Amino acid sequence: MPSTSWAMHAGHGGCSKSLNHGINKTLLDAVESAGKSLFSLPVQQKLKAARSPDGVSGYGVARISSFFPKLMWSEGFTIFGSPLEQARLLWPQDYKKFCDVIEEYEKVMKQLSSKLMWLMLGSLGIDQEDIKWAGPNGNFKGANAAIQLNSYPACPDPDRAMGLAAHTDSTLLTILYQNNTSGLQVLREGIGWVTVPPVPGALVVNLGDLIHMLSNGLYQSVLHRVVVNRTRHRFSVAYLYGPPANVQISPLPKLVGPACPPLYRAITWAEYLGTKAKHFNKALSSVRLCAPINGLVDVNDHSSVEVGWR
Ligand SMILES: O=C(O)CCC(=O)C(=O)O
Ligand SMILES: [Fe+2]
Repeated sequence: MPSTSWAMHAGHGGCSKSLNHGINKTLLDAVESAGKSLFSLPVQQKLKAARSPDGVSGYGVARISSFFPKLMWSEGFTIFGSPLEQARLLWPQDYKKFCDVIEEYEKVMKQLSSKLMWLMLGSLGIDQEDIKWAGPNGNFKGANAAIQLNSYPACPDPDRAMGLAAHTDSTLLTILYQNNTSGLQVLREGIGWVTVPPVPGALVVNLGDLIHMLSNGLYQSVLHRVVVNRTRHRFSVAYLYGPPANVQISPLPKLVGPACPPLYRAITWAEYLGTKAKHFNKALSSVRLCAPINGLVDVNDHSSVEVGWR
């Protein structure tokens, strides 16, 4: 399992590799192959499971596309809740294999997310008493999550395209599996865009805006993007982990005091997604109560960061 030093590391920059995560390599391979079989279907078939304009689940362009004038060089498939309905549209006779793999992946990712949450929160002195919605066993049973499959085809002119434009995730944390083609980059303060190279069997953990709020900025969400490759196809699976629907997320009382006032107002995941849909990369700042102190700066405050592309 990842250790406390992992949690400490995650605090500095919001992105970390989790190597000894206990997830079976066979399962990671199975998810990759399930995703590839989905994206290799004829486009007319994929469109049968198209994400509706106001829906969450299904096939389509990057969810953040509406904020940009140009299309991104990628296609995605979002699964929220059971994959059954969409899978039936894609493979009317043969949907079970896909569903089984996704459901198994969801189960193990949920367990891993709960462990990672306690590693991070534990290193801040937070325990089960402090988070009622973690439930009586502290296993975050009511947590919500979506699975996002991403496909980035090889691109003849990679300098003029973007796989996925710079964004932070509206999650507590995101566990990312990437195939052996690099492309993911994270923004490092004072350094710039840094590639997170794929390591066989490793998962990447990106911290989202909700852990940023919950920790009152002690853990910062990470601005990340995906660049494309001239010759190689890239595939990734993001497990987007968040709180139960009705839970208000706000800075934990133990982490605030006269010297560190709460920086963010209380908000549910659903409300925050609405705010994100409106303000995109300014969403976190839009729920901030007062200016950061002690050098804490929202990732979204880097207003000079260019998130578009030529
Ligand atoms: O493909 C990747 O590596 C990142 C995907 C991502 O950032 C997302 O789905 O939110
Ligand atoms: Fe992301």
